Parts: sequence; structure tokens; C-alpha cells
Amino acid sequence: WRLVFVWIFVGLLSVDGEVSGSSPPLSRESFPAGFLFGTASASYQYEGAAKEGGRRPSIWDTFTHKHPEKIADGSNGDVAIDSYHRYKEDVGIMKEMGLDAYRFSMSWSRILPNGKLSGGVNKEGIRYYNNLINELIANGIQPFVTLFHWDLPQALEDEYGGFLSPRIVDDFRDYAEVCFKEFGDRVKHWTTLNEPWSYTYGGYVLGFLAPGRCSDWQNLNCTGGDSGIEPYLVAHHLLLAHAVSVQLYRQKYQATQKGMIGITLVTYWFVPVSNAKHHKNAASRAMDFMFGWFMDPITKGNYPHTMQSLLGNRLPKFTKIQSEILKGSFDFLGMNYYTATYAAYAPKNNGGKQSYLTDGRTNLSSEHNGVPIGPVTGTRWIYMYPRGIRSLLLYTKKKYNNPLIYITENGVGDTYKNTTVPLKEILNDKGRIEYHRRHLSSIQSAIKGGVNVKGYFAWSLLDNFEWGDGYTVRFGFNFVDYKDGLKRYPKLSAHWFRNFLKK
Ligand SMILES: N=C(CCCS[C@@H]1CC(=O)N(Cc2ccccc2)C1=O)N[C@@H]1O[C@H](CO[C@@H]2OC[C@@H](O)[C@H](O)[C@H]2O)[C@@H](O)[C@H](O)[C@H]1O
Repeated sequence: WRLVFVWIFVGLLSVDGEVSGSSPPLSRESFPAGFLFGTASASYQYEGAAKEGGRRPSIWDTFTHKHPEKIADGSNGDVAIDSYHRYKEDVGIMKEMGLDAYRFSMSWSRILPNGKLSGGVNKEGIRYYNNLINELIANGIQPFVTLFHWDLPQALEDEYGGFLSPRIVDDFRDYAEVCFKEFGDRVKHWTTLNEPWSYTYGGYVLGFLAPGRCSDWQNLNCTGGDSGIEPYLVAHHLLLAHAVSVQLYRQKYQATQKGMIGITLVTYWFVPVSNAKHHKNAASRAMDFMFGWFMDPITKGNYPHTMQSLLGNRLPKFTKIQSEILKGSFDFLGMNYYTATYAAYAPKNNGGKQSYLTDGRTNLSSEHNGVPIGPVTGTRWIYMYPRGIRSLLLYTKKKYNNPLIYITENGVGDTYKNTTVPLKEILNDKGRIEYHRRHLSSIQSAIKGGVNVKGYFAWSLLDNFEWGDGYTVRFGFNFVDYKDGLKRYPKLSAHWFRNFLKK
């Protein structure tokens, strides 16, 4: 009988870790009181008005205009979805959906057009973000602000190579201080950086994100660079810029403004291809090289031991003082989760060509023996693997002393290369509902496991400019008609999320 009971119980456990069957359908009530639900966005992907309101170019303006071949549809964010002019309408959509919070990033080159404080503060930029913040608060929606979501002022890239130079640290801190001063009376959740891993990997390992640098032997049409050296310099300076800004906020603003400050990291969940020790060690190294690369410095004040031993003097070193200001440099951790991938041991690359891609001695793949790690989705690199967010949350709880966590991005895109798909079909996005429902169920399970996660932001409220895929991939709960005045229409998932959020 015991055996029978076990089988019955196991049968009820959905693959996402939540006990299904008897439990009521998932809703806001399935989460602790005060748990925040929202959506996430980013300035270059949403605002448009690239040459309006005093804004000067970012590296993404340069990248898209100089290298349209690196964007799937050759597009750019000049107009994007025009949130700069339509923010009141967009806040109305958030209100209608019942969101508690809205995560957005500020355009550094809209606030400091020349990147530096000495270049002057753009009052029109301050005015725009004040208007957006005030509109959100007037509608009972909490602003969660990201200072840097990859759109570095071109002036700083030109002057000293942006994050390749330690000079970026002081300029980022000055930019952060302008934002704390101007908006900190109403913004109570600050994130310094969005996905420093992606900025580094996409911008300096493979060059598919701005500034498009990588080793020329990779033949990826990069504008110079070294995939075995520059990523580690850029990540080092991103971490220092983060740390000095957190220190500034805590020393000068937090006592009076009473907000919180953190960082948003992204990582895959890595599944070893077998239980063999060398593959399990490879999966652990993969976590170190993607998540630990940033998580260890901000919790322990130094890089993971695996990185230190494998990279030697290619990995920059923190001074004692830098290590001290890095350690504990977050009140909350933002975590972006999209998918998982298989990890297998890979022998040292004896080709002599050094790259971040091979430094970790791991082979990553979305399939094993021809079987994908999870159901394919409408997005090239996203395979549905909801249990990965539960595993990642429990891993973070155990390894990093159960930090306060917000899931700052989770979502899935639909790819439309040919634009003849009928609108009715695009709006009927049942796959997105399934993706979000299963990940929310998995997060609920992690909460039951004691993880201190207090919010969930879906990527994304609206279809938008999706970096290297331009407007060909749609992640929104709401459709944007790029062919008819950027009109917004709720997809089925918007109705689902509104019902999920009903109080
Ligand atoms: N996009 C990322 C991480 C991107 C960098 S790495 C990721 C992993 C990967 O294999 N790929 C595909 C890839 C790999 C190698 C070369 C080219 C493209 C990625 O883009 N993070 C969040 O994801 C959101 C969804 O990202 C989209 O994911 C699907 C991609 O096709 C699309 O280009 C990207 O914008 C973004 O909109 C947010 O701004 C961002 O914070």
C-alpha cells in the first residue's frame, strides 16, 4: 500500500515541483500577502524619441545604425514603441491589468547626454522621468528603476572605451547620484545594472550586442576586441561601478529616502548531461562562470575559485578596499530567468585561442542525445524548463544565505519573420500563458521551500525592440501593431494575467 501511495503522490507532483491536482488554480492568492506582481521594460527598447528631448546617442543608436546587418530586421530603437510620448496610455494598460509595480530603466544619455556630470544634466530628460514616475504613483503602481540597461552614452565609449576603462566607475556613480537626487523621494527600489553578464557576453564575447566587440578569429564581424581578455575587464568595471553606487546610496540617501538598492543578474539553470562527476562539475563551473562571476563578488568580495584557478592573470583582481565595498552590496537581488541548458565536461581548448566561451571547460547545449531540454518555444534560445527557476532559487538560498529576491524578468517570445500571420492568431498566445503559469507555479513551490522571493516581473508588458532580433520577436502581454500607429491590443495572456491579479 505504501508503494501505491507513493506513486499516487508522485503522480500529483507536477514537473514544476508544485503539488497539482487538489490545489486551486493559481492566482495572486497563491502567493504571500504583499508579494508584488509587475512587468519589466527598458529605455532603448520602449522609449523611442531617440533624438528628442535633449537625448544624445547611446551605443545602441550607433550599433543599430552602423551595423543593421546585426539586427534581424535591420531595425533600430529610433521610435521603438514610442513610450516616450505614450507613457500615460501605457500606465493606463498597467492599471487595467492590475499591476502592483513597473520595472523600467532610465536612459543615461537622456539624463546626462554627454555621459558625464560635467557635460550637464538634461532638464527635459529629468522632466520625462518625473512625469512617468508621477503617473505610475498616481495610479497606485510602484516604480522599480534600473539605472543601466545596456544603453551606454556613446560619448563615454568614444572618450575611453566605456566599461573597458576604470574611468567608467566615477562617471556611473555621478549618473547614479543625479538619479537618486532627482527621483529618490519617490523611487524606493533601485537596480544599478541589468544583466551585467549579457552586456559582457553579448557585447564583448560574441559581439551580437552593442558595442559589438569580439576576437576577429571568430569571424563574427566584430569591431575589434578580444573574447579572452575584454569580457573580464568589462565585468570587473561593471561590478566596481555597481559597488561604488550602492555605497553612495547607503552613505548619502538611504537614511532619508528609505529605499532599497540591488542588482539584476541573469543565469540559465545548468543540468549535467549525466550524473558522472566530471559532468556535474562542469554544470557547477558553468554556474560559476555565469552567475557566480557576479554573485560571488557581491556576497564574498571575490570571484569564484574556479574562475581564479582557470583564468590566472586574465582575471582582474580586487583591492582589499574594493572587495570590502563589493561584499554585501545589495539589499535585494533581481533575478532574470528564461531557460535551462545542458552542461557537459569539455577538455582544455588547445587551439590556443582564448575565449570566455571555452574558459569554463564546459560544453553547453539545449539538447542531449537529440532530445531538447524542454519544449521549444517561439524564441530561439528559450526552451520551457520551469523547474529550473525553482532549482535556481533553492540553489541561491542555500549558497548565498537566502537573500531577498525579486524575479525581475521571466517571459517568452513569439517569432514572426513573415508578417502575414493573422492578428487573431498572434493575440491567441496560449503558449505564453502556459509559460508564465508554470514558472509562477514553480516559484510558489520555491517559496514553500523557504526562499525569500517577494515579487515577479514578467518580460514584458508590450512587444518591443528585442535587441538583435529587432521587432521580429514579440514578448508582450500586449501586442503592438508596428504597421498601424503602434496601436496596443491585449493578447489572451493580458486577460489571463489581469484575472490572475484580481484582488
Ligand atoms: N536578452 C537577454 C539576454 C540576452 C543575451 S544572451 C541570450 C542567450 C542566447 O543564447 N541568446 C541568443 C544568441 C546567442 C548568440 C548569438 C546571438 C543570439 C541571447 O540573446 N536578457 C533579457 O531578455 C529579454 C528578452 O531577450 C530577447 O530574447 C530573445 C532574443 O531573440 C532577443 O534578441 C532578446 O532581446 C530582453 O528583452 C531584456 O532586455 C534582457 O534583459
